[in-house]
Amino acid sequence: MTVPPSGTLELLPAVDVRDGQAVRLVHGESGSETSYGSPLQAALAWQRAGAEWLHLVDLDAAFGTGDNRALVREVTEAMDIKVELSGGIRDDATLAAALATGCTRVNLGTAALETPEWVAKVIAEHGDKIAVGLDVRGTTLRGRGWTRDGGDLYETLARLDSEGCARYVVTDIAKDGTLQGPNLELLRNVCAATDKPVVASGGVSSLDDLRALAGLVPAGVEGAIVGKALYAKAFTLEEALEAVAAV
Ligand SMILES: O=C(O)c1ccccc1NCC(=O)[C@H](O)[C@H](O)COP(=O)(O)O
Repeated sequence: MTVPPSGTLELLPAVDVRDGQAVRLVHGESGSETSYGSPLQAALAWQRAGAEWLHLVDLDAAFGTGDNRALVREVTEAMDIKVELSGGIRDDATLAAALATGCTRVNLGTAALETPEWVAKVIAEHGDKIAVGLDVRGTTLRGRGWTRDGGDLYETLARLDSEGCARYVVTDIAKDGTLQGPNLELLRNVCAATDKPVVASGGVSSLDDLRALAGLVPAGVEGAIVGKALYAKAFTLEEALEAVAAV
């Protein structure tokens, strides 16, 4: 049974890794990187600032341009907080390597679109250690580092729900890395279509955006991933944690 949503919006500061560096992309497009230095230093900074979660993405693994597996492992092992790992987890070997880092959960994207039987199997085996990333343009899902269409959002959501998927990470690619605010309508619609918790990702630009997302906790939004806004110093993580605690 799904526990009814309550309490404070969880914040997951993001560390997206490309070629060994913490970066942010615009619309998730390869080549649009702004670099922010050491992923480990960024992760440690969010932890010191009071984060309870880290959202850690291996962009090279997502794009198929290599991987940052050793670095991702080093960062995860250095954390005392919970870690959500994303990027290129598509088969038994990559899932085993991800879980072996000691992360709290993994986020599957492409696999949910291309190898649904495998995803159903690992959901059954690993329960809430598996989240599925629903990365959309409009209502069309995108896989392979968000470069290829992968089916309808709501059909896929219904299938994953029926397989017992524990949680969804929902990204509007049009908003991601743009500081244009999250797509609240999309999040409301997804929450209305599932009783599983939703983690919102992409576009957060201000404390007001976070307050708006906190207002969706009763609808089913459990957490929010925050990337660009923190790196661009739109607000500090301490301010963000304070803002959502007050809603
Ligand atoms: O998560 C992935 O697998 C991924 C694949 C390809 C491109 C981007 C990917 N993730 C990006 C993120 O998870 C961002 O960190 C997150 O959406 C934060 O966005 P923002 O706050 O707009 O910087």
